[in-house]
Amino acid sequence: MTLGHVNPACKLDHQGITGLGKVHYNLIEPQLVEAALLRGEGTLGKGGAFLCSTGKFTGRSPKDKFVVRTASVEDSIWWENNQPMAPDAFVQLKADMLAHMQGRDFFVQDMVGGADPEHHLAVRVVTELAWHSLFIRHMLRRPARSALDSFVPEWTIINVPSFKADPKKHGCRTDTVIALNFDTKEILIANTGYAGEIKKGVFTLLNYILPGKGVMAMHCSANHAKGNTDDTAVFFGLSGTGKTTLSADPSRTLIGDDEHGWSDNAVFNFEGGCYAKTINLSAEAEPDIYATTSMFATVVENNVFNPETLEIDFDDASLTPNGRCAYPLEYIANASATGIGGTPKNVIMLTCDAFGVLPPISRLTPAQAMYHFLSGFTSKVAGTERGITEPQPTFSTCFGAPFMPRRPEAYGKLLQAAIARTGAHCWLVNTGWTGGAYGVGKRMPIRATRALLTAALDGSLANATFRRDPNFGFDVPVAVHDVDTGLLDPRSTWTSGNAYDAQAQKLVAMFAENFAQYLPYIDADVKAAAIG
Ligand SMILES: Nc1ncnc2c1ncn2[C@@H]1O[C@H](COP(=O)(O)OP(=O)(O)OP(=O)(O)O)[C@@H](O)[C@H]1O
Ligand SMILES: O=C([O-])CC(=O)C(=O)O
Ligand SMILES: [Mn+2]
Repeated sequence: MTLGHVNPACKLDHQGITGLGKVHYNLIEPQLVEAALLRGEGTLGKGGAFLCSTGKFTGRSPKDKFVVRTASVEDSIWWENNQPMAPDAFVQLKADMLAHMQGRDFFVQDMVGGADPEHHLAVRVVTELAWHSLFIRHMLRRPARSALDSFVPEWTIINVPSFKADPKKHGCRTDTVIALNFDTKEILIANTGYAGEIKKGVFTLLNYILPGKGVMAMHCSANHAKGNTDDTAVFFGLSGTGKTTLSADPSRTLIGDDEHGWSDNAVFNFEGGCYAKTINLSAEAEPDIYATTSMFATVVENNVFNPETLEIDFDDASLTPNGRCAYPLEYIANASATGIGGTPKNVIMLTCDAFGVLPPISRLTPAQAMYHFLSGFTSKVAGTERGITEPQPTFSTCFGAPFMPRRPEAYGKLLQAAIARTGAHCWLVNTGWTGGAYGVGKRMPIRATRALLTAALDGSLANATFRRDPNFGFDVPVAVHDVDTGLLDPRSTWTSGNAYDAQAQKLVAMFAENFAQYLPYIDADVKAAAIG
């Protein structure tokens, strides 16, 4: 039975997906909330938010993600970072998944990845859970209703949390699998309820496709000055570094919080919604994001709430420290209607340094920016990936290695050219620890980070006095309006300067050891910017 609205020439049957129970096509938000509630998938929260939990999987499973190794992608995939799956294992996985899907009801959303019509991708997302359909409807870009009549999916994602894969038959590692096939243009996801897996699947595709067209694909948030799309900023950063938090800035227009492309003339969002971390979320520090958690149909994932009052306790991390809320961009008052800005004036690289060594803001030369982009240093914070329970230093190249199907140099060269073309100013911002390492110091106050970013973006920081950092070689401002001067020099925030120096040297050595792998591929100026 077909329910909802779909291109009559492009139903699941036409794709060879037959024998399902009821198939709901392109239901809209109230219908999806109703369906999810009727199916017992969650609870209606305050303001009509949808509260749910995902069970065992409360973060991504990068070790269970595979790319099907076929001739067409053999030479372009970075196989050291992407686990291969044999084509026949994928065929078997799909056949067994389809057999499991027989007679079960499914939800289909026909969506677009990419706000720029020149570079977008038509994606069909087929989910077992109604709330996953709601999630991806928030997160990707919704085509006009009338456009659905002629919608032809280029890629199809099938997500079946109740299906368990078999490593012996399906070439995977466990009973959880995320398998990307660039030949058949399919992604199969099994045995995980974590919704972020779906959106990061689309991101991985675009990270493959766009660089092939000369467009830089970035794990970053983006905003622009109010009324001036030419004053655009992008904020690179691995999970938990503050992309979502810092891009939602009431004084600027939000383009997007996580995934963007940088073409010859624009920065464009891949998505139509945001996926914010909710741990310790407060109305004071993050009013816009907080407000979305009681708006109609916002998906509030893995947060503890009082069943009687429906009050959510954002300080309770007992389900996971990776609680999230997913909402459409328009729930943020000052979001861009187009999802497109001009090419960046400022490139910010966010790092969450749990060693408490890096200054809260540093100015980077283009060569230093390339060095830090390839290094991708941060501390993984608890929760977003399985098995991470406290901050753990990591070098995740391009600030997003788990989503990069191509070699780091492919992205590095595109970014280097884009920065050279636009003359964008580059900054490294530490949103991690100050006053000592994790366990001793504290997390950088959000208001200090915001004040530093305001000064960088309005141009006033360029006029500050800078000192050259002896460990990292970049320039650090000595005083900034509205920011405690002591905070700017991390050494002075430690109780022992000697202990700081020792920790800084250790970090420099870690950078140097990690960067050795890129030395054969990079230009002399980036080599000269290398530290240690
Ligand atoms: N100085 C700071 N700057 C930014 N965020 C901070 C700061 N101090 C604490 N935080 C907290 O760190 C978290 C940053 O998470 P955020 O959702 O912005 O990360 P993200 O980079 O968007 O990650 P993801 O890619 O996983 O979505 C939030 O919970 C925020 O409240
Ligand atoms: O992908 C997720 O689960 C959330 C996210 O944005 C990230 O980890 O970068
Ligand atoms: Mn985010």
